[in-house]
Amino acid sequence: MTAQILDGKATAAAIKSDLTARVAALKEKGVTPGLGTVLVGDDPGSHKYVAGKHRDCAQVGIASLQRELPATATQEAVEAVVRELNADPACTGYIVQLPLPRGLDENRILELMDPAKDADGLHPTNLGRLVLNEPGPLPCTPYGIIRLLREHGVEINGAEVVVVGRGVTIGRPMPLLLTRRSENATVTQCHTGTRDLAAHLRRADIVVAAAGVPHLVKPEDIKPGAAVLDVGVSRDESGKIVGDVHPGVAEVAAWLSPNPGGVGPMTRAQLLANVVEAAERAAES
Ligand SMILES: Nc1nc(=O)c2c([nH]1)NC[C@@H]1CN(c3ccc(C(=O)N[C@@H](CCC(=O)O)C(=O)O)cc3)C=[N+]21
Repeated sequence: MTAQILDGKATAAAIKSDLTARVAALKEKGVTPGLGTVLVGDDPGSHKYVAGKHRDCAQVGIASLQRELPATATQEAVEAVVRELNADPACTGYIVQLPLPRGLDENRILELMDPAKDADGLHPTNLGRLVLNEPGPLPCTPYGIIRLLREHGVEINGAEVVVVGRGVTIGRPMPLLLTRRSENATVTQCHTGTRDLAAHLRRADIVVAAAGVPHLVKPEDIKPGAAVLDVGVSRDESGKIVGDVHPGVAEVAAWLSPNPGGVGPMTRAQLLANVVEAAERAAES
């Protein structure tokens, strides 16, 4: 058996085409959505991701505001850029690319953002809204994963889901989304403190592998017919992406997200969706 592909590239393209029409409608009303990015330091991976986000913006008609600071930037300098974007009406949503260089207080910077402009859905107010079941921007990767599963008809309702990882961008918010009444999954969260990861994985209908450990999830741990999402973006010596899922999983799973071409493009599409939705909310009020 070979798993069917959870095609993030194609699904993201469909989402972007819907967003293109909505951006055009906003522009008719005199509103142009604008995505800001704050990039600190010179990590080549981060530069590549941010460039991809601005390419996506150009495709759907969203304006781009790029802010770059050197790795030596002070806390005050980064905070000044955040205040500037909060005040700029041309910026309807923005992200601070994570992780920030050592020595910068990431949480303080996130808290300083205007929650109404939080395109990542990672501001404490918006994470709180998610816990309280109130509307707001949703974390891009977790919600992108849900849309990818829905698009391919993978049943989430009643599914046993194992999330591997407890990072702020994916591992922590993912179970919050999966256990909403609209998704209705049962979730087990595993992490480096889990005693027997394989025992949990073997029971899962859906596995979200977001630990950042190359090939952590092995074929012998997967229940035949499961859906597996590979979120890891480690890199080998040549700079090639190595996921959290061993390639042999394709022989056991019914569904597998390729990496690249799976969760990454969905993350970017969902970022654009958050920017458009924030601009739509602002245009209504
Ligand atoms: N505030 C913040 N928000 C983020 O959303 C955020 C972040 N910080 N820091 C870094 C991670 C990483 N991330 C990716 C997004 C898209 C791809 C992506 O589209 N990848 C392509 C391939 C790209 C390649 O080949 O290098 C793919 O999967 O097909 C990957 C990784 C967003 N992140």
